[in-house]
Amino acid sequence: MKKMIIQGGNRLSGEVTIGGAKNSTVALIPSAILADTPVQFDTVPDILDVHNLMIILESMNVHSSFKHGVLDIDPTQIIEAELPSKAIKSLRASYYFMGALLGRFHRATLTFPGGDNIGPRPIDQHLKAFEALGATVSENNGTVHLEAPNGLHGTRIFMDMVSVGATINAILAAVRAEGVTIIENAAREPEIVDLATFLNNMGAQIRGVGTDVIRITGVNSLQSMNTHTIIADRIESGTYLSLAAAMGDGVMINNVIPEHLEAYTSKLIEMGVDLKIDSDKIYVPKAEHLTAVHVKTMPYPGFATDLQQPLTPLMAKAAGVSTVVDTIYPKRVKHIPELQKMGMKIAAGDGKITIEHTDHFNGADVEAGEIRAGASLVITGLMADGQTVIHKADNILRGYDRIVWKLNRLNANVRIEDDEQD
Ligand SMILES: CC(=O)N[C@H]1[C@@H](OP(=O)(O)OP(=O)(O)OC[C@H]2O[C@@H](n3ccc(=O)[nH]c3=O)[C@H](O)[C@@H]2O)O[C@H](CO)[C@@H](O)[C@@H]1O
Ligand SMILES: C=C(OP(=O)(O)O)C(=O)O
Repeated sequence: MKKMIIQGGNRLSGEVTIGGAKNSTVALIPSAILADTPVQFDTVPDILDVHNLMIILESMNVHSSFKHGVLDIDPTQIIEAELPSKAIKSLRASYYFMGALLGRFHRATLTFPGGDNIGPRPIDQHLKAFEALGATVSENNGTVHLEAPNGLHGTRIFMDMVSVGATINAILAAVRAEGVTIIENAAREPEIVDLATFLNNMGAQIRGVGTDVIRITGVNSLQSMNTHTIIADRIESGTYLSLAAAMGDGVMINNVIPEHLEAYTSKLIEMGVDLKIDSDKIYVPKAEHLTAVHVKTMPYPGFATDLQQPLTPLMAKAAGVSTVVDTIYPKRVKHIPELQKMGMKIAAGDGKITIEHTDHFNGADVEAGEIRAGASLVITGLMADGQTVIHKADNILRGYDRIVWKLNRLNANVRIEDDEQD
């Protein structure tokens, strides 16, 4: 494991460019095995999840290479093989190989995925979708075995709750199935639209993505003709917006899709941050006299659960008491004891998190229990006096593209080292 060391107190300024969306990328890479040709992705974030997905691809004889943000994947020599459980467990999105392998081979065997430890994360809706499409599902000792000896057949799938992962897995399994699949109560996240754009450009027939009813007509073959450029990461964008408002003297954030961030930017504006929103960039001036806000996380287009923790340090700067209710992951509270060590007046109770105005933060030895808890520690570490050491920093590197380089270019003082503590 790595640790991140931050010398706090530096004011930030300059420009930062947002990378491709983690949650698109981690679906696009498994989806590549559905293609009958090599595929290429551009603006791929340099994050641990990508490197672990490449290890999983390699185990199936799918060669990939990643250089300067361009990822080439050649699935034409794919073989069925046992997948490396360490890599599978290193991230959440490895479960997309369930849908993709089922689509490609009509069978798949995988251990349960890992990913952020943010409370219970069942996959019953994924399995329900696979069964509806004609697969049998068996579980044994943490391994899931899926098999559709008679192929997959289009059907109507009603999701009991809005799930990004289950919607994507149903698309992956249905895209080469026979006939028409209709997914109702589908998730509407932009990353799902991005995946469907990639698949449709290869000949898939997916309609209605971005609404809660998706209609997929199965096709026999998917062939890539061009490079797919991944959409900007709205969660990375929101993280830099928060840290720029917290510690910036004027920061330009480039490669942003403002429409994907409206629930978030409207909260920043409500707090008193005078954002200058352009078509693909947002300027954050020095922010003063912030007021408290109340946030409730919701599926897209609501306020993203992945942005509640990155907003927390800014809430602590505001006058009054801010609150967060996370309706998606009510147990997403790993940041709280760590932020308390840094002096933040933050507490959880009665199903909500309260954040009181805090004048002063002190550097401390803390632990990134998950990626966005880690983001809140990074921002608070930048605001704090003295040195902050964030252990388990791999959880941050899972999903933040070249974060040390990006922060230091903004005049932060951050480095990564191996952690002897592990
Ligand atoms: C790789 C990726 O894209 N990760 C994102 C994805 O995770 P992920 O796809 O795992 O999250 P879901 O949208 O599936 O989860 C939403 C809610 O549904 C529940 N649920 C989900 C599936 C299921 O079969 N049964 C069930 O009960 C979950 O416990 C959760 O309470 O969406 C989350 C919610 O926006 C984000 O925090 C993650 O960053
Ligand atoms: C929860 C997250 O990721 P994952 O689903 O990949 O664990 C996240 O990105 O905040």
